[in-house]
Amino acid sequence: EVQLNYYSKSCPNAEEIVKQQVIALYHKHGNTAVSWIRTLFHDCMVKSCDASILLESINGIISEKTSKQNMGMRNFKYINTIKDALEEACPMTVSCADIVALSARDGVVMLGGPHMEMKTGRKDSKESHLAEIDALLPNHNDSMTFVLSRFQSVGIDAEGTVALLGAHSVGRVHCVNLVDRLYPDVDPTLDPDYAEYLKRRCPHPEPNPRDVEYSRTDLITPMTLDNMYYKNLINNRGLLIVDQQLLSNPITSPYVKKMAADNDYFHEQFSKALLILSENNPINEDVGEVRKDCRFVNK
Ligand code: HEM
Ligand SMILES: [Ca+2]
Ligand SMILES: [Ca+2]
Repeated sequence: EVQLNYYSKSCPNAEEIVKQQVIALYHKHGNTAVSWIRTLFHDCMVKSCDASILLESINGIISEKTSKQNMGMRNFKYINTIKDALEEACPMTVSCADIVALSARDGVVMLGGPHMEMKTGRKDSKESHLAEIDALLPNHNDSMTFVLSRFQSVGIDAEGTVALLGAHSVGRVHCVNLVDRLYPDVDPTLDPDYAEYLKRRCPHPEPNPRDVEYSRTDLITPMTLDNMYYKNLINNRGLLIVDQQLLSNPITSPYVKKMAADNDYFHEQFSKALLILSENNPINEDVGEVRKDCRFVNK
């Protein structure tokens, strides 16, 4: 069962070890902290917080990482760094799914976001859910109706959805996800100066997905998880279509305005929603396991 301090007896230092690793990795590569937050979303939204996203393609498994939806995800190798530290202290005890959850929790703090009390005890899947990703994970150009229904299905309401999208206050977006708003014509809802800037960042209408052309999601505070995201939306400087729709949709726009005005309120709602997401449908030892290597099912 998922509970607070699940490892208090089996591995009392587990949470501290994850935290120290997240801090050390952040000082080495600041964007690791950004990655942990997206990894939690892409793991938990796809069926369960079960570390399914970490599995590599081997022995009949086709990795979720091969999905178009998971394009641009990075720093997976440092999950292994965290896992190695845990295996040294407590072999075969701490699940990869809990590493995904706790690293996101601690990554948020490194980026100036709120601290959360997070439950642990998730188990790791023995399969990839690649085939289900398209139906479960919203796309950059999906309608707000679809986005809200996806979050609703994991127990997150409109207010929580608006808060969680605030994760786009950090990180980057590759040009493939932007060019629809720039070519052949600039999306009229996009601030013209910002559009000019984005066209310089993304000069090719059909970028090769392998190109490293991208733009920061938040030009002003790109490495801080703050409410600048909502201020940008109000200035028509939302990057993705889903981002900008938060302002045009009548259900979500009041929350955008409230979050733009109040960073503490944003942080409060972000914590609440991230915790709900992090507890989506955990699996137990009947179907799951504690992987020894986060990339592979145990033999
Ligand atoms: C409707 C929902 C969402 C959609 C369609 C969406 C889509 C995207 C896309 C297309 C990117 C850019 C990927 C790239 O080009 O490299 C991105 C980046 C990111 N997303 Fe989301 N996202 C959504 C919700 C969320 C949520 C709920 C979180 C976390 C709570 C999140 C966290 C992130 C982070 C941290 C990045 C930056 C990653 C990096 O720089 O490595 N997103 N998202
Ligand atoms: Ca999953
Ligand atoms: Ca920011």
